[in-house]
Amino acid sequence: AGGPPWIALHEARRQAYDAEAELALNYARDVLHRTDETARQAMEAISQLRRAGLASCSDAARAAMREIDLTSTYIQAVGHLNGDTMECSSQGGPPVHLNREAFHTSRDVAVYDAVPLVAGGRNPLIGLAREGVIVVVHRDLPLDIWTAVPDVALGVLHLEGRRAVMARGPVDPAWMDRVGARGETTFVAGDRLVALVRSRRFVTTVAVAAVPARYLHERVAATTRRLVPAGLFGGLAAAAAILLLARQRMSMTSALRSALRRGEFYLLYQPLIDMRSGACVGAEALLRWQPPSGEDVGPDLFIPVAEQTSLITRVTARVLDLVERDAGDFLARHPDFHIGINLSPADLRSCAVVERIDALLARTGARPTNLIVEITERGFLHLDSARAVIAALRDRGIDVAIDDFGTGYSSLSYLETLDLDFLKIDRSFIEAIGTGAPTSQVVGHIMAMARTLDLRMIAEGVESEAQAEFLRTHGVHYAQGWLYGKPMSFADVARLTSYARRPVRG
Ligand SMILES: Nc1nc2c(ncn2[C@@H]2O[C@H](COP(=O)(O)O[C@H]3[C@@H](O)[C@H](n4cnc5c(=O)[nH]c(N)nc54)O[C@@H]3COP(=O)(O)O)[C@@H](O)[C@H]2O)c(=O)[nH]1
Repeated sequence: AGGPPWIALHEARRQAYDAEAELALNYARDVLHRTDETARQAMEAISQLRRAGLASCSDAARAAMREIDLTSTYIQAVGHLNGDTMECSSQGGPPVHLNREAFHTSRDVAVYDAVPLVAGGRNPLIGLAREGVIVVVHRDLPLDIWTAVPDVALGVLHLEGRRAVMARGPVDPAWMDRVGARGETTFVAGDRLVALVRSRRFVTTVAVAAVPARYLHERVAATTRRLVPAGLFGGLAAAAAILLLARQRMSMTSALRSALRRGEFYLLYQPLIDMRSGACVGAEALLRWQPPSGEDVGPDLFIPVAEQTSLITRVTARVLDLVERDAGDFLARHPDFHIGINLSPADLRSCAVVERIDALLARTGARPTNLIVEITERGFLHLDSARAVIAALRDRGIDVAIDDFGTGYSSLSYLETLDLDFLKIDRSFIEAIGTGAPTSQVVGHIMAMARTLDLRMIAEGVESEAQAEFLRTHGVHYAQGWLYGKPMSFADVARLTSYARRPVRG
């Protein structure tokens, strides 16, 4: 019930963060675009002058510098550099002495701050110098982008210079440590949502946009107001559904208790057919519940509830009583006829079920070979106790089958460690035979696995002659399904049995 509101809150935060981060990333991408273009124009200007091969500060060189200055969009001036002195430039005027270079890049570009082409306090000019040419750019030009809110901090970080080359607003050079190899990243640092975008062309350049985190918080609040009511509604609906289910389960549990008391259960038996002789050599006992109120309740509904409560062992005990009542005499007279009895995982936790089976055999005079105990893969979750029960049953000569094989936790590694007699191939795989469905191949693998483990095979849910033919030709020993008979009374099964049949064992 708490899930949907929690998901709504989480989703509101995620959506708000994504939206705000995308905004910040777009600012950083704009800055990077302008920074890359500035660097490109600067490098191109330097190459152009070097290629021209003009004498430094000659009239022709000054003219070429002026032309570059006037035709480029991001360059403020171009000059000739000798040591730390700009001897001439496209701006004219006397030689100017530069401050010590701020840092040097691995591309052999010297970066100068505050190139003194202007007088006064705040000097916004940066110099990029290589091979005796210096290009002067305005520090704020790449940062001159439109932002929806005024207090977005923008900057350009240089990974080698470990500094902000350009900045508008508070930009922390330490942020560059988080840029990583991916090229773009966002994170919250203090009161800012920071977006970093690394240049592909000038890989040591990182553009940064830092949006005040309060916009993120405002967006989270707005998205939360939008999503949380739906989440709360979902939570209430889930709570109502859970309550309803719990009530149903409680009423199902108490109804099951009284059904056990009042003897409302009965068994139907589905014939088990020998694939070679076609004879009915056994039957699977399938439980039914007929409440006094009317229609039968299927085991699919009440077995799971019985398994989740402590009632399942009592249900299994009732099944054994019903087998004794329906088939006890018949089994005593037909030692090669087999009744399949389903056990639930809880039955395998102790040997109590083995004692009950012993009592059934003793009272009826049936033999252990009359019984096949069917265990689903879920029964092997508590492997040690299941192994002890299986061993006790097999010591007595009772066969053990793994039921619904392939639908649960089948693992060849644990199957190899269990002593079993039969593998029942689940109906879903039989249905797929010859259909071309992806699962149609699985039955072949299951049969190969059964042969590897030396297990006899029973196919479940055989509905067509084509399926039966396929199974027969692939060496499946036994089958059950509507092709041979739906679950029926034991008296009907007894009538079906033919004494020409071959025994199941041997
Ligand atoms: N622990 C216990 N579990 C039991 C017991 N009795 C039944 N069950 C389990 O309930 C599940 C459903 O069983 P049921 O509704 O009886 O269905 C069985 C058959 O009627 C059905 N079936 C058989 N052949 C066909 C077929 O050709 N087509 C088709 N559509 N359905 C068919 O399959 C069910 C038998 O399943 P399985 O046990 O896997 O052989 C079921 O999981 C039972 O195990 C009980 O006493 N104790």
